[in-house]
Amino acid sequence: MSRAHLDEWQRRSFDISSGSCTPEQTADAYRAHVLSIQYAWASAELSPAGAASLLRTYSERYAAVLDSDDPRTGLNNYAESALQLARNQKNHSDKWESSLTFENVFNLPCVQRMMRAGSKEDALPVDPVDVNITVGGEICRGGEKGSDLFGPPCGLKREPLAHGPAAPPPRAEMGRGVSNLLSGAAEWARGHQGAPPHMSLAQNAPNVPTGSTPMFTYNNFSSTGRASVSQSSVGCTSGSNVHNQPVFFSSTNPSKRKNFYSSGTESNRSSFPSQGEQELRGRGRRGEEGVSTNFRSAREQFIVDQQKKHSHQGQRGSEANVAAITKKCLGANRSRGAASKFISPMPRQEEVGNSMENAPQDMQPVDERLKNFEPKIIELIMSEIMDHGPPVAWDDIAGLEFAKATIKEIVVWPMLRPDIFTGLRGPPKGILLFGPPGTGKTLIGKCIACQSGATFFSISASSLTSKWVGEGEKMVRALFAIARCHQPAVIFIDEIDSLLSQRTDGEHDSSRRIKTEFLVQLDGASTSAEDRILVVGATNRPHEIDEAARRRLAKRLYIPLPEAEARRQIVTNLMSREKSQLGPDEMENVVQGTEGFSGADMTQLCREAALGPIRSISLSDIATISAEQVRPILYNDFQEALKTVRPSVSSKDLELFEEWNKTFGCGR
Ligand SMILES: Nc1ncnc2c1ncn2[C@@H]1O[C@H](COP(=O)(O)OP(=O)(O)OP(=O)(O)O)[C@@H](O)[C@H]1O
Ligand SMILES: [Mg+2]
Repeated sequence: MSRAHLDEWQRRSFDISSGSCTPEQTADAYRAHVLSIQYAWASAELSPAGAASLLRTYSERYAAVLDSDDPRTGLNNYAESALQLARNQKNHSDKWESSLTFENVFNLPCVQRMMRAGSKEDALPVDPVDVNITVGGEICRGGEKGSDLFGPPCGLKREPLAHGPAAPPPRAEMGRGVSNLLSGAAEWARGHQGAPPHMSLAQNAPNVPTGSTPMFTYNNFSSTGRASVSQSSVGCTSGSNVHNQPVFFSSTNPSKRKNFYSSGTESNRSSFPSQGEQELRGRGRRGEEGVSTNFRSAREQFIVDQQKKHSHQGQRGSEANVAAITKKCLGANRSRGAASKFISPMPRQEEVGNSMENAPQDMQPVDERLKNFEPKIIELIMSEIMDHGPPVAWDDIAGLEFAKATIKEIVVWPMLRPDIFTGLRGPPKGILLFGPPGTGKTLIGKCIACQSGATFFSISASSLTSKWVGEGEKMVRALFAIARCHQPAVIFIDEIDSLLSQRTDGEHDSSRRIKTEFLVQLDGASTSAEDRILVVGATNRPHEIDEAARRRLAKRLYIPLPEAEARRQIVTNLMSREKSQLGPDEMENVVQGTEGFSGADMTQLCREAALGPIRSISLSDIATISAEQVRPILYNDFQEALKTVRPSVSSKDLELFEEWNKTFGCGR
C-alpha cells in the first residue's frame, strides 16, 4: 500500500480504538477500511487471500456497529434520529391555515340549510344517504350503540329519537372541526324527521324518506367492533344520490366482518331489488341528476347490453349516435403515447343522453346494406380507416416503371373507365406488392390513394387483429360492406403478412377466423362481379403469406431495390429541394457507390449528407449564422455520409425475394 494509504489507515485505526468516537464515526471508519481493502485488492496491492481475510474482519466489525442494539455503541437507532430530523422539518401544510372559523362556518349555505331543515322538521334539503345500517333491528345511533364505530360527532349533544324537535346544538359544542360539525348537524337533524326505525347512521347529511330500504343491513354488529365508517358505497332505494366511497371497516372478529357484507334477513332481502338493479337505478338517477359517471363495471355493462339486446328497433339509431359521439381511434391515425388521453371504450352517461338528442341524422348508417353491422364498427371504419394522407404523385416514386404501369392499368384506368374494363378485361380483385424493406411499397399505396380517385381505405393489419375476440371478423366484414357502398374503392393493407400469414395448428382461433373471413371476402363470395373493390396488400415477407391468400392476390408485383437510374432520380429529387452543388460526375460516383441501397437507404444517405454543411459550422457560429450563409451540400458530404450509411438489405435476403418473384411473381 502506498504511504498515503497507510497514513489514512493508521488514522482511522486510532479513531476506532480510541473509544471517544460516536457510533457514526466508528462505522464510517470501518466502512472506509473496507473500501481501502477493496481498492488495494482491485489494484493488486494486496494478495487475494490477504484481502479476503481483512475484508471479513472489517466487514464483520462494520456490521456489528450497524446492528448493535446498544444505543451507545451501535447505530441501530438511526431510524429514530431520522424521524427526529423529519419531525423538525417544516412542510407546506404547516403553513396552511383554514379560513373557516367558528363564526363563518355557520354562514355556509349548507349549514344554514341543515339548521333550517332541522328546525322545520322538514326533510333535509341536502344530499345523499351514504350509510344506512340496521343493527339487529334496533335503532343504532352514535353514542347509543357501537359508539366507537358510529360514534357521535365530537362535541354534539345527542337527542334520543323519541324526543321531539330540539334546539340546534350550542355553537360552542360544535367547534371541533367542520366535518364533525356537518355530520353532527345531520345527525341532530335526523332525530327530528321521523327517520325509519331501521336506519340511524348518517355521516353526510343524510336524507332518507320514510320507507326507503337500505341496501345492506347488519344484524350482528357489535358495539365492541371498532370500525371507522367514513362514507359508504352502500346506497338506498330512495331517490337519494349515492356517492361511491369506500367503507373502512376493521373488526376484531372476522365473522363480524363477514356479517357486515352478507347479513340481512330473508324478508329484507326479498323486498330488495337485485344489487345489479339497484346499481343500475342508482346510476340512472345519477344520470338524471347530472352527475357524470365515467366508469362502468363489466357486470353493469353486461346488464346494459342485455337490456339493449331486448329493446325495440329504435334503439339502433341511438347506438349509432353513441358510436358517433364516442370517437375512438383505430388504425394509422391513432395517436398513442404517455401524453395521449385515455378514451374509455364505453360512452359516458351524459354522452348517451346528449347523443340521442343532438346527434345529426347523417351519423346514422344510411345504407340498407349496412343495417346488420354495429354502428360503432361502421363509424370506426368510416372515420378512422379512410385515409387520404399527404399527396404523392407517380413521379415521386423513382424507377419501378413496370410496377407503376401495371398498377395504373389495374387500378386507375378501370376506375376511370369501368365500361371498358369489363368481362375478361375486368381488373383483379387483389394485388400484392412485395419486396425488400424500404423500396416504396407503402409509397405506392399512398400514391394510389391520391391518384386513383377511388375511396381509399388504408388499414393496418394490427387494427383488425388487435380487436377483442369476435370483433376482428366483424370489422373485416364491415370493411368490405362499407367499401361496397363507396365504390370504386381500394382497400390498402400494409404489412399484410401479419393478417394473412400461413395458418398453423397452434394459432389462436380468433386470428384464424379473421383470416378466413378475409379470404371469403377477397374471393368475392359475398361480392358481385360488378363490384369495383380492389385489395392492395404490401409486404416484405411474401413467403409467409398463406397459399390461399396468395391465390386471391392474383397480381403479385415485385418491388425491387432501385436500379442506378432510380437511385439517381431519388438523389436528384431530394437535392432539388436543398442548396447543393453536385456535378454530373460526382452524381455518377454517388450512384455507383450506392449499389444495393434501397430507396429508404438513399433517402437516409441524402439526409446524412445534408448535415455535412451544418457540421462544418463552428459551435460558436451555429447560434448566429443565417440560413443563407450555410454552405451548399457538396460531393464531399456524400463521401462522408457513405462512411456511415450502409445498405439495409443483405444479398442473402435479396436472393430470397428474387427466388419468390421467379416462383410466384407476375413481373416480366
Ligand atoms: N422508389 C422510391 N422512390 C422514392 N423514394 C423512395 C422509393 N422507395 C423508397 N423511398 C423512400 O423510402 C421511404 C420508405 O419507403 P416505403 O415506406 O414505401 O418502404 P416500404 O417498401 O413500404 O418498406 P417496408 O417493407 O419496410 O414497409 C419513403 O418514404 C421514401 O422516402
Ligand atoms: Mg411499408
